[in-house]
Amino acid sequence: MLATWAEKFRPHREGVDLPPHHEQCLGCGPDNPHGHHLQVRRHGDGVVADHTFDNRHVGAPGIAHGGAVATVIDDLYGFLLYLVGTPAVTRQLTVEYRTPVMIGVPYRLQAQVQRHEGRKLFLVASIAGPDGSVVGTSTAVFVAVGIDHFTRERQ
Ligand SMILES: CCCCCCCCCCCCCCCC(=O)SCCNC(=O)CCNC(=O)[C@H](O)C(C)(C)COP(=O)(O)OP(=O)(O)OC[C@H]1O[C@@H](n2cnc3c(N)ncnc32)[C@H](O)[C@@H]1OP(=O)(O)O
Repeated sequence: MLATWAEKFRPHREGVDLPPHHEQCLGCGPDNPHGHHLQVRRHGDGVVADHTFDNRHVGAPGIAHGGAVATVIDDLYGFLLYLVGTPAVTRQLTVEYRTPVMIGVPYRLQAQVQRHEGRKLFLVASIAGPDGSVVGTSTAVFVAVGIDHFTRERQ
């Protein structure tokens, strides 16, 4: 997995689907039956995804669970790392839910790097409905880590 992860940090062409983080990733892994199967492409300096929440991710009837929305946004940020060129992990994630995200409605999610500060990456994202109206926004702080972050033994 280490080798295939390293291969993801290369130039990616505009508009082409980016590779999933790994096959079982909750956000984008194609082999995770509970996952969101997010498909993300590079868009300029940022990333974009068209995504429809389904009944596996329902909260209140007809409305996507807020945690599911946060999961997808967090995972979307993970694709910016391919462009930045370093592994990093979420230290802080905020989501502002302006209006409900509905099940079965196609949304467009966009994310980009606002600024770098040492190991810190300040990220922003938005989610918009079919008419272009923004239903949610997000900010995140990711901290760059070495690959040992993922291999180190922890209790
Ligand atoms: C075999 C496997 C292969 C690899 C396979 C990889 C698979 C990869 C899948 C990826 C998928 C992606 C999907 C989504 C991304 C997740 O889901 S990541 C998972 C969730 N996140 C985590 O588990 C992270 C848990 N937290 C940590 O491990 C540690 O806190 C961190 C993030 C590594 C940082 O710890 P640290 O290195 O001790 O850093 P620390 O000194 O505490 O803070 C670093 C800096 O950030 C600043 N900071 C901290 N908090 C804040 C804040 N809220 N605001 C501003 N600044 C802050 C500090 O002040 C400090 O600043 P400087 O002093 O450096 O200027």
